[in-house]
Amino acid sequence: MSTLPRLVRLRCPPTSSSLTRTSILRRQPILPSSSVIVSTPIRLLRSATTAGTLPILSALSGGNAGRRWASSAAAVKEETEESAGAAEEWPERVLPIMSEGDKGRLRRQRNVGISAHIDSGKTTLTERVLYYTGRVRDIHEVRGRDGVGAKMDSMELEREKGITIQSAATFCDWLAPPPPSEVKDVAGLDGAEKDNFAINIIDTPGHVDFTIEVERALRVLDGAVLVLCSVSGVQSQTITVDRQMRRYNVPRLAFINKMDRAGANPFRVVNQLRNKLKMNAAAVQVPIGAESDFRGVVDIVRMKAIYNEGTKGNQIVESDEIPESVRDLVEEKRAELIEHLSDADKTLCDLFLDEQPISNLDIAQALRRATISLRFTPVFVGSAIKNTGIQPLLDGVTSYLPSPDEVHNQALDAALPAHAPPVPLVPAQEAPLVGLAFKLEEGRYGQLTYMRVYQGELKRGSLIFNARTGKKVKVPRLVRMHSDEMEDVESIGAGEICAMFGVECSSGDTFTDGSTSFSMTSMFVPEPVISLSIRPEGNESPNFSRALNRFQKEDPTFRVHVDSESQETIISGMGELHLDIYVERMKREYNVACITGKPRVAFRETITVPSKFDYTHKKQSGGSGQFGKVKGTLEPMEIDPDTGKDTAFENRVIGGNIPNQYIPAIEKGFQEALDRGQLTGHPINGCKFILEDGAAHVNDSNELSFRLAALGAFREAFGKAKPVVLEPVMTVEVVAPIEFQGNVIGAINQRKGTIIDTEIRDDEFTLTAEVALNDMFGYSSQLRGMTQGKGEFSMEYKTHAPVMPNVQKEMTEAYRKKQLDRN
Ligand SMILES: Nc1nc2c(ncn2[C@@H]2O[C@H](COP(=O)(O)OP(=O)(O)OP(=O)(O)O)[C@@H](O)[C@H]2O)c(=O)[nH]1
Repeated sequence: MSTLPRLVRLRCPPTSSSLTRTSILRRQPILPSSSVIVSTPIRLLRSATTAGTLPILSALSGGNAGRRWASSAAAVKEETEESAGAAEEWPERVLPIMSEGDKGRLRRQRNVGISAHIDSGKTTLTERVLYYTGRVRDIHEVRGRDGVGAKMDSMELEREKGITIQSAATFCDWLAPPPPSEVKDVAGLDGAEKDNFAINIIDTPGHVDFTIEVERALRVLDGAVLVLCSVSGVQSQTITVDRQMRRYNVPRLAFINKMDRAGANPFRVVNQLRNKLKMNAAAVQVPIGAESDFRGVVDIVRMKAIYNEGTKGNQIVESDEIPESVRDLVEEKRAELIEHLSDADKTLCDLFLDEQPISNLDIAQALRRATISLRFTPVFVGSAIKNTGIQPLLDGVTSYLPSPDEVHNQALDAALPAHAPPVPLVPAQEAPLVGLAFKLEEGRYGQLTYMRVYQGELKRGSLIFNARTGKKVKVPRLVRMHSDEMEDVESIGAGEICAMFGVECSSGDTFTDGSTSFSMTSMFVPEPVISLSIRPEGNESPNFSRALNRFQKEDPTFRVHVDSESQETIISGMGELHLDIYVERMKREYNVACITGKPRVAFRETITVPSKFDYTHKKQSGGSGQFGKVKGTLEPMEIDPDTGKDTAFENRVIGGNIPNQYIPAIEKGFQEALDRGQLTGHPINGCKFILEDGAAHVNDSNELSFRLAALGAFREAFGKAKPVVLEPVMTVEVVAPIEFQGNVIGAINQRKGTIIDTEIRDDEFTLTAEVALNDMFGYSSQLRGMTQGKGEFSMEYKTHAPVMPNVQKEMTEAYRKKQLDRN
């Protein structure tokens, strides 16, 4: 046992209840039992007749699991009551109970994602993980000289370009010590026998153009590894990935890769995690040597030096002998770790306050609790390319990241009103099936649907129901994925990830066994920022529309529409690279070479103030006429952080002035009106149509009348609501050698960018700026030219912001002229 010097920091973690108050539809971590404060009876799910009865949840689940559910349920109840106003009565629901078998199976299961900024080394790291876990026989590098390419970059285009385009799922087994929460005594942390863990891994792309891949992976994973470069540290895309991880409450470890690079400084990166990402993070390892002298790591929890030896570092050698050169640093960083960890964990904090000795096991257990409850991020270091520090990271995944039953997932019950509390999902094999299709891929054998099973068991040959369409489908083939290879399986248990063949559905669909009407919430889909016209080079081929349909189904950020004025097919997406890849895939996979127009920025229009409408659509020309009257308000709307949606229709009509059967037609009219703004003809965002009143005529009212009334009302209100034209603004990050700093700043100023931050390191600098996407065309060749090819940049969508008034005036006039010419 190792004890620690006393520390004088008395900040205690906040109470659990304040930390669990996240959006009700988000996944919530289950607080470890030591952090849970549950003293009052919980009546989340009760019937009108049994209102006031005693808690059913803890009684049913029993023991520790019961308390965990209870804690989450308490949070849900609190949230729900807050958002729904007065407490309402809901039908009593008996939650499934996890068997001992379920618990045993899940305790050794991890579902993790690997995400990071571009080129941080995610794929290189995953390749090592696959090698050390025996999934691949040899290591192949991204853009390696052997020309094979990394296993997880299986697409021909990925191997050619050396970038990850699609996330790839794989699974592997890892022999690791039991999680510290299961270790009873101090000796057990080192002495306990190793166990086999099943790990599902999803390697996600770093490039912001493929951000939806990260989004959907994080939606279904229980934990993540955030990879950073030891030199570049927190970069623009790291911030995005961090935001995505927070959105889905994903506990994470940070891995500072590339410790072999000149200028490697992991502790600067830890500080950036704290300052830039506001993370409570601390290193759990100290590197032995750095740059070309990087030799291994010291685990500062167990106080062991760890070296990689043998072929490609496949042998781990542990020693109690901490090298002299890092002994002081190890002591300092261990004290720092405890200091930060006790901010996040009450048990450890109490040990502090009571001046009790703190053992290695105390730290390890606190690390697990604090990581799972999202209060702390342990930081690991290593070099994937030099095969150093990967196995200890895998031990970290099994030790500190949650198993599927330690994360609280929930569904909505479509049989209840929309504001009913969500239903906790229990990863019990015997429970009714609930699974989420989170990714689709068209393969050689038809549509491949990736599915996360949240509860119940998915069996080959079974019938499952699509909660969105209500359709029943048979599961003809079930596989576990290993990048582009697969392994047939008969069934998949709760908490696991698999893929199905031959199941028609869309990305984000929920599947059940038909006995429940549960549906899982969908994920956040960002707005496209760029579009271009596209047409086949030769004659129109059926493959052209076939390809576009398939890509749209696979990728919700890829959109296709036909411009009603020019009749051109327009594709929109997250960036030039995103669209280029689809154009290239049309050629390679569908044999359709295409001609594309100049990329255009996806402008939008919006309103800035609320405005009232009172509009009557009336037509009388013999026979039955048309009559529809709508009254209400059009008001600006903020983006919903959960869904990414910023337009909505709300029906507040009471008293039947507009018969119910016409309401969908009015909503349709509103949706139609959003397609084309009056200023420049671009789609409209950020507004809510509130229908308050209206009138109908016994003979002359019909759906068409009300649809046209809604269109007219919208037009009337939009003009009065001070509309503006919006353009996408990007966060641009440039990294270049220091001697080019002046030129880089000059070029950003010339493009009317706003510089947000500049960071100077030994001989390079990073500049962060916000620039309108419309002003970024041609930047990559300009940067190449002015930095002798040594500068790199990345950009990601930040927001849509109003264009300058003079630009709006020019755009509006040009649009008007075009309209006049056409007429
Ligand atoms: N020096 C050094 N280079 C590394 C290390 N890990 C990866 N690289 C290199 O960094 C480049 C990017 O590696 P990838 O593994 O493709 O990075 P990625 O994060 O998967 O890339 P994207 O998915 O395209 O964003 C490659 O040239 C790797 O060889 C490392 O530990 N040290």
